[in-house]
Amino acid sequence: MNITFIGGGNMASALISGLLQQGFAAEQLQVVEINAESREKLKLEFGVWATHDLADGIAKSDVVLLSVKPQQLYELAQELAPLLRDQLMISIAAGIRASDIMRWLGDYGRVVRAMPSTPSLVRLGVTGLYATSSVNEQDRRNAESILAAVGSTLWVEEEEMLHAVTAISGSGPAYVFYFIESMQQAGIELGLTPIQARQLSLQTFVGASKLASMSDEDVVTLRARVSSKGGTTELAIQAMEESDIKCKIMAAIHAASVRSHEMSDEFGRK
Ligand SMILES: NC(=O)C1=CN([C@@H]2O[C@H](COP(=O)(O)OP(=O)(O)OC[C@H]3O[C@@H](n4cnc5c(N)ncnc54)[C@H](O)[C@@H]3O)[C@@H](O)[C@H]2O)C=CC1
Ligand SMILES: O=C(O)[C@@H]1CCC=N1
Repeated sequence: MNITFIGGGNMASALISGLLQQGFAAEQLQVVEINAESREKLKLEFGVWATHDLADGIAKSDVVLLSVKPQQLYELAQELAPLLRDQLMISIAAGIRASDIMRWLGDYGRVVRAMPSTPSLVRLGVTGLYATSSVNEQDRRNAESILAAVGSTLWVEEEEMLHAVTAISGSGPAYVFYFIESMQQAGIELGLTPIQARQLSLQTFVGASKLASMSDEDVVTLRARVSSKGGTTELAIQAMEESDIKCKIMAAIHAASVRSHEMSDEFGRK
């Protein structure tokens, strides 16, 4: 399977890196990227072929993965439409409906939407997938196998659910990094070196996630196991509850989902 990425930025790089680690050959991956510096970086870092020419870039591909920013997709689709040879199209753009992409590509049927995440770089991504009814079983399997190479996948039956996927796991790594940042900063304030604070914070996330994913117990129970009566954790959690942090985090995630809806409406008018 030959895959052409159109747009060779952050998310495409994460996917390319994961696919190469999974055993894809560099020769199976091509990139169309308008920025010369980014093209050089992709060639150096991954050994993949990168071009600015759209027609050349998709000439031998079986799958075209649309990895430009949502704001760049409409224009790209106009250019792409006359060049397509009925390849499977996978869009990772946040908030742009499959029906709009299909329309922009001139009533193109083979469109799958995917919402991956940057941990794909280390093959620990998670991707929500959605296919319209015009996508056949083989195309579904191919799309899934590409994203499964860089982490786990799940299908949503309703496209609307991709807003939730975007708000939880697409944007989610940023929330986790923010929490890690806060822990590191507190650790340094408490006298640890930056290296020590980093090691303790990161390993806490890795360990707690692994524990939660391997345990039969829910996270509320696991949290209770850390909290001794009258101890340190109880006090820290109490301080978080008093500042209503959980509600604020949930409100932030709702805001991400609202933004995703808004983007769908904005682009749907094009
Ligand atoms: N960064 C993330 O964590 C995630 C991003 N996404 C989606 O992935 C897409 C890409 O996001 P990023 O990689 O973060 O953006 P980015 O800005 O890093 O990458 C986009 C790349 O596309 C290139 N480009 C723009 N127009 C082009 C064209 N006409 N032809 C060829 N190349 C072109 C740009 O030069 C840039 O290198 C977005 O649609 C975003 O919604 C989805 C899930 C997670
Ligand atoms: O922030 C964004 O719009 C994209 C979608 C999910 C992660 N990054």
